[in-house]
Amino acid sequence: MTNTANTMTGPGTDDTTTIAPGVDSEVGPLRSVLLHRPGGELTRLTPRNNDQLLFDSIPWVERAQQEHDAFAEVLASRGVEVLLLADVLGESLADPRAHAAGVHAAVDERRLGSELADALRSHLSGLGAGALRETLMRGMTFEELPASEGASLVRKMHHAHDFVVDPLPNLLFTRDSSAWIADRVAISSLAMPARSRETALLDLAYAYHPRFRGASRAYGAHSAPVEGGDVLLLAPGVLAVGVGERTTAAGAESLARSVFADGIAHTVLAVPIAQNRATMHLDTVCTMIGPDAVVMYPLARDSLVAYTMRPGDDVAADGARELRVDGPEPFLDAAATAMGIDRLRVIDTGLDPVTAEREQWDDGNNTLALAPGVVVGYERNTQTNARLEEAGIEVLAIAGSELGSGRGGPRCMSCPIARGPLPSAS
Ligand SMILES: NC(=[NH2+])NCCC[C@H](N)C(=O)O
Repeated sequence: MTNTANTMTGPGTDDTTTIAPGVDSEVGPLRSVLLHRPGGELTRLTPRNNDQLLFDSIPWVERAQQEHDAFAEVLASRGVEVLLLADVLGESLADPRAHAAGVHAAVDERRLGSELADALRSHLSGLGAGALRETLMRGMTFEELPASEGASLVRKMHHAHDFVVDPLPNLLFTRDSSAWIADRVAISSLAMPARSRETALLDLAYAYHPRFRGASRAYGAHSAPVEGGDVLLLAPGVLAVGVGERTTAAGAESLARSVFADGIAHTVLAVPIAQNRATMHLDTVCTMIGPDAVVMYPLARDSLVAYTMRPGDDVAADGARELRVDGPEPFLDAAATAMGIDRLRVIDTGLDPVTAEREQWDDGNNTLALAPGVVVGYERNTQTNARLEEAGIEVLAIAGSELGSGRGGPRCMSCPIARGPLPSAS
């Protein structure tokens, strides 16, 4: 197996053939994707901090890396350009403005007090781009921060293994921290404290990496919470946004206002989902496998509803169009209407409730489409995968025993940067 660490694979790595970013569906041929190969940040997980850091167990890091390399290789073997976040971040941090922004984001003065904050700031400012990148991802313990002149009560009262900069093990789930909608990138405002600093890293990567410097933004990183795992691009101009544990109603509403104002969508469906760990994002219960087809957790099929947001006819005092909100109505009906199709097909996994629940937990419904009818899924979800195959879907099965310990599947671990257009309907 080729090790894809610190490399960019697939076509388009050479400047003359750079693939222009832009994504307007879930299933158009995948051309370029941002992944994060898990690294030192996973070695920070312990039984004492894993819940807070949003992992359900302690992954075996080397095996997680092998599984991830195999995932990247499946994508590359299908002609997808794989960009690795560590590379993008490292290259961005070479710009002094990005370096300063990275340092700024890592120093939490409110928690550290001014003395220690100053010491940390000056230490980080002296690091080269590569070392700063590692610290930003892996975090730093009190014992790793070199001693400084001034006395700090905070340092004295903390344990040597406590974090002065928190690690970011959930960088693995690149789906959530940013999302492309048409030719704009939305940097997420992440809801959980364990992930909030990811926003700053993605923000600086997109701002300073030569590949993305000109990219327009959608939404605002500091607006109400919206996470990419909740955002499905049902069809060009049509978004479904899960509202639950992560994305709030305010987040869905302001995302809708922003994509309407930018003219990149005409309908946004807000879909309430149960506020619990098993369904933390909409993509844990439903992902698209074809232009008019989804795989869905059977229990969600008849219970999901949607509120439909569209730009209204009236114009508000600030010149923006008023929002029109309709519903709720059954999700499948609202989606079909918005997509302009007769019906949104659900591939019926026909699973008994216990198997369905087990495979939903293990991200059986969290597939990543490489093209219509071709998806990547975890091999462990044997029953879901078998049903998908019976329905004519090609399932590229990958191992995920370790990767899955953070509760995320192939869709969660990928942020599509470019997809080709959907094949025109026959
Ligand atoms: N798009 C997704 N379903 N992402 C899964 C993210 C899992 C991650 N541990 C979290 O809790 O945030």
